[in-house]
Amino acid sequence: MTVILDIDNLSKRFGSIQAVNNLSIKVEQGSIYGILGPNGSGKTTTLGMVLDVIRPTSGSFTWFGQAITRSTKQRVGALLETPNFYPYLTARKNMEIVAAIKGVDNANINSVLQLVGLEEREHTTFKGFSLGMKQRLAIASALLNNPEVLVLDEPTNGLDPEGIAEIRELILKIASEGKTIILASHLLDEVEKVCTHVAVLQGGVLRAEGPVSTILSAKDQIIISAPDTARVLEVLRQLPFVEKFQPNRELVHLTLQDNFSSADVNKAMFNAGIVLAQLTVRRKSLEAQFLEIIKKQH
Ligand SMILES: Nc1ncnc2c1ncn2[C@@H]1O[C@H](COP(=O)(O)OP(=O)(O)OP(=O)(O)O)[C@@H](O)[C@H]1O
Repeated sequence: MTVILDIDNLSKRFGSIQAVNNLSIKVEQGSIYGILGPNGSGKTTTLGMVLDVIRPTSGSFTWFGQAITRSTKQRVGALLETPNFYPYLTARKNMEIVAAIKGVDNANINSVLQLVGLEEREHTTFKGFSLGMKQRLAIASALLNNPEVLVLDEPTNGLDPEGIAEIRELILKIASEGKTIILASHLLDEVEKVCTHVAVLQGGVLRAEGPVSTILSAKDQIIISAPDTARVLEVLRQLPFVEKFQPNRELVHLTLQDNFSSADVNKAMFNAGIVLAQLTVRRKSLEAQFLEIIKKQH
């Protein structure tokens, strides 16, 4: 796999605040890479550094295997905050201004407006747009010079549920056209729905990183009980596929290794002469998993 962005031990300190602390991540081509973390965890600072608007205190990064230059910058489209479009000019006129600044042909305007679903509204003035439309126009402007990578900071902030759904669909559509997307978000749900990979940041420190399916995958929690809890615990200790177990009053909570299910627990207990009084499977919420990742490292 080709690495598009390679961040190596990047740190940023603002006075006494360590905003980003020795961050190392690799973003592969074609991925939708989420940087997930609560407010103040260093997401925007990280994006600012790799976009060359914040100077790192230490560490380094490369885009496409090279140090950042004018030409590598042209291959990256970014939206750190909603750009200042002219409120009384139409969407098309605003795009023409961006095209002139970026030195790209006006011919690209049609295709980006179509991509973000605003081709029918090209003659509407910017001030007449909903927040969601404004955000889509901003994404269109970041795509005008056909960059290979799109960087977005909190792309659905402030939008209503419909606007959020539209932006999420748009991100998936842009990715399906072969672009790599890097997005910062404090919303676990957003990262889980949209991203292929995730880095979890807390206090500027990387807490977890990898494919969304492994980092945020919800592991089933199995809850069992039987009249003789001590005997249940004894059997659980012998079972190689039990990952963890924790007695909680008359109940025992356990998680299993991959590819094993509650049926295997039931069978093993039965074979040991134990008839379970209760066996329930509780899917752990992603929210709980996220909080656990953050808590684990304290
Ligand atoms: N220019 C600055 N001067 C001083 N401190 C800063 C500056 N920019 C960011 N910080 C601090 O660095 C830390 C990380 O901030 P950052 O904006 O990167 O976090 P974030 O994860 O993007 O959060 P948010 O979602 O709230 O923007 C915070 O404690 C913030 O107050």
